[in-house]
Amino acid sequence: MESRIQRVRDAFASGRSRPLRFRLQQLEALRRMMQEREKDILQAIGADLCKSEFNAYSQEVITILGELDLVLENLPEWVTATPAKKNLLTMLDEAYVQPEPLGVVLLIGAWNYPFVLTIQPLIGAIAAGNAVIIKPSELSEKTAQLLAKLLPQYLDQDLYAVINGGIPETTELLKQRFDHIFYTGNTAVGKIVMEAAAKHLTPVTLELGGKSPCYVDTDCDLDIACRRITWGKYMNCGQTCIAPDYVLCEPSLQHQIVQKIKETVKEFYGENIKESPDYERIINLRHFKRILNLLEGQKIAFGGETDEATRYIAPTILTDVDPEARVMQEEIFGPILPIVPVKDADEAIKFINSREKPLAFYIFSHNDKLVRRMIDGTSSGGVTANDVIMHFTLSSLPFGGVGSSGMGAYHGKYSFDTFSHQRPCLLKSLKREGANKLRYPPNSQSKVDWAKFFILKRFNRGKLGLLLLALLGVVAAVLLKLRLHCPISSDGPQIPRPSSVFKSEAGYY
Ligand SMILES: NC(=O)C1=CN([C@@H]2O[C@H](COP(=O)(O)OP(=O)(O)OC[C@H]3O[C@@H](n4cnc5c(N)ncnc54)[C@H](O)[C@@H]3O)[C@@H](O)[C@H]2O)C=CC1
Ligand SMILES: CCCCCCCCCCCC(=O)O
Repeated sequence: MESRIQRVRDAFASGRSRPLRFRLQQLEALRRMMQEREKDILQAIGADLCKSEFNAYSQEVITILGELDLVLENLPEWVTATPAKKNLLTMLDEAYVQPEPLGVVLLIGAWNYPFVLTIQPLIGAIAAGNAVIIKPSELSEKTAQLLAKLLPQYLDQDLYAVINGGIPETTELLKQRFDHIFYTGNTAVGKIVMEAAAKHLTPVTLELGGKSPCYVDTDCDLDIACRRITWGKYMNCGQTCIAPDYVLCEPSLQHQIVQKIKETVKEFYGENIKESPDYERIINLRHFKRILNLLEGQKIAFGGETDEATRYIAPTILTDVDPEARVMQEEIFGPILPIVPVKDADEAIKFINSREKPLAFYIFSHNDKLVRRMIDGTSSGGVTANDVIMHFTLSSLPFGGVGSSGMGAYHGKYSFDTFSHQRPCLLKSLKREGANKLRYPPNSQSKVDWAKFFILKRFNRGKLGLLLLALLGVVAAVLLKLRLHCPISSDGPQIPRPSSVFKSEAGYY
């Protein structure tokens, strides 16, 4: 493993991953892989999660194609240095922010959307000019194997390496030194990753989970709200990190919500859900048993059927759920929807704020003021109002958690920024030393006043103002230069203060 990582490190050190043209070529190659190997990709995802090709395409492939289009179109602009504002002291110099690659990035993927959650961050890391070690989740075995086979066929084999394996391999990987670690998975392992990263002071992006609440207001189109909740909750058999984990609503809505979700489940998956090509299965027996345990002692208002042999758990709704129940303590990550009755929106806000910050928050209401009040009164990784999941699909929005649901964000330009260092560059000349003398010892009140003038002076009055400011800067510099060359008295250099040179009603300028 170490020699493989060293090979990636050496390839990065060669500088090959940096030129814009190279990055675009690699991203084009990824796009070609998506087109040429689409069938293999859909089959691998399908085998891991018992997912139809249509679902695999719309949930994973579309996102990657959209991300590639966006990055290929905008990368030339993103890699360009951004000029920075200057002060009087640096007026004639060059100041800019240049994004630079971080180095060798470790990407640790999760199994629930095994393709998109690995390839989407990879796109950002390549776009930013990094070398990458990719560690797909061992639980989505078929996709992991396919990634190890396909990526070297399309990408530079030295710069980008797939390392497969389970916890021992990930543990070993985490002992190595990286320039950034991007981890998607559960919060407990997130802490292990962060601890390992701390040993090398490696920055991390942690895309974690949590219990994403969904508040349903009485002033709401319940048919539509329940259809959207049903889609987001039972998609991928509930194994979506931003699935609505539980519903908060006034007691009077509970029964109606159960009825409407029940009708929608029939509309989506038919009479025999087990036979629906649109309904997935739980990833493995461990997770199957974990989810079943969450049902113990709960009032099942709908669903509840299970089949261990095929790891099937029916879309299920629990009502009158006690906030202290186990199902309300940990992320469900399965097709179980608890409903917790609350008195009103204020109680819902208190409820949410009394718990760890979730990855997503959903509000269904016609009342825009209430929607905004609930957004302002809570904190979460992201928010969608009157729908679920959909903020994930907008590359113009940063995707990530806050508090225990994670740190850092990605998607689109945010991925590029996550995998870049924003390097501040100031290019000065060795000339114009006059004005610089004010910062050299011995210091004096007069020098401090001049330093304040040169550094703090703001002039936001368009081009004319800037010109005037530049002129003043030159005059001041000349004055300073002259004075600093004068013989020094016993009190130090006799430099005029800016107050005696430039004064306006608003102060110095
Ligand atoms: N914020 C986000 O974008 C997403 C978050 N998630 C969260 O991920 C969780 C589900 O995924 P998991 O079951 O955690 O995926 P997982 O079991 O596949 O673990 C993810 C990665 O962590 C590694 N890993 C597991 N245990 C480890 C250990 N003890 N030491 C070192 N490495 C270890 C695995 O090798 C794997 O590559 C949920 O909590 C979900 O909310 C899932 C998808 C997206
Ligand atoms: C056409 C609809 C597209 C829906 C895309 C849903 C993708 C969800 C991926 C979420 C990853 C996660 O949160 O675990």
